[in-house]
Amino acid sequence: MTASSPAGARPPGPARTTRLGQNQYGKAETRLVRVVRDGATHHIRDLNVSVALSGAMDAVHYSGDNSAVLTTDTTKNTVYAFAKEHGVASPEAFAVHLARHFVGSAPSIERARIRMEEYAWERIAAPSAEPGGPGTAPAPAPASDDKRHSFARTGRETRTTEVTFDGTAWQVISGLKDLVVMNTTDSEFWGFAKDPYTTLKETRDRILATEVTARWRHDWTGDAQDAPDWDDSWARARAELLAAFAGTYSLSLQQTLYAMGARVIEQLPDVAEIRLSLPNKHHFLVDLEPFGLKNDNEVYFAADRPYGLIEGTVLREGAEAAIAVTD
Ligand SMILES: O=c1[nH]c(=O)c2[nH]c(=O)[nH]c2[nH]1
Repeated sequence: MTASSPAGARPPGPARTTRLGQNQYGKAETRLVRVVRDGATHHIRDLNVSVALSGAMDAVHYSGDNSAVLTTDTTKNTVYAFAKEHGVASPEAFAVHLARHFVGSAPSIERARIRMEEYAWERIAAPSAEPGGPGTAPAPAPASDDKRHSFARTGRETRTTEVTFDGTAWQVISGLKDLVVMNTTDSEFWGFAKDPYTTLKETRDRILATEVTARWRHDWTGDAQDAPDWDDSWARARAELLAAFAGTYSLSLQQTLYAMGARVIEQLPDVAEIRLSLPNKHHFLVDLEPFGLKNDNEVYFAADRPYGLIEGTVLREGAEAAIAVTD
């Protein structure tokens, strides 16, 4: 993908032993909070934006000629200016806007990849009036319901987005990470392969817990008319992941992974592919016999490591895998 600049960009010298490979650059982790003031009711989007640009960048690497470099500082400034000028309708829509802008913003910029994390906040309920009384400060005026500018950061998962544009093709990947879920039953694990090192006991009833990382790719051409409602689409995908986790009687985490991915593909017509990474957050039964107690699958030790790591991609029939397998 990375184009070459004129051969003159390379320093003169004897036989070369090296050459530049894939490269990209940009400002990582620009923290942006965008407030929309709708009268007294405010709305916020809290984002962590990472821009990665690539193109004709041989000269800067070979000789320090910076003339093709749109600075990382400029990319950060653009994030803030676009947040003001265009707003943040959704992480995906904002990332599409930025990617479209960066490609061709300088002749050297041929590809842009925008990653975002979004942190969830919820409204703090409007406070009721304090009781006043002798010797106390006057009670504040009762807060009206529309005085809504107070938020608490939730302990929920982080929403993620990755948008890549090369001047022609779009790739929009939505996702989430750190979504911790648990089934306290309806999970078994038995019938697995055994060798001389196998000590794991078969179980017909265990806790199944994981911390979901999911990324799903939309089949989208870049036509604004066809763009999904990104927020609605994300909420639906999240709900389907949870429904599949809760609703699958699990014989293995691998089976649960496939059920979760398949359900998203089946329920969201524009999703072509989903990749899941599911650490098996093991819960081991504590041996209570030394205390003369029977453990009827009630008392567990929650281990944090090591953990099984189950990962996989589920594809719509006919779709090609395109989500990068990172690790
Ligand atoms: O659902 C599971 N899948 C495995 O591959 C595995 N391996 C293991 O030790 N426990 C489990 N559980």
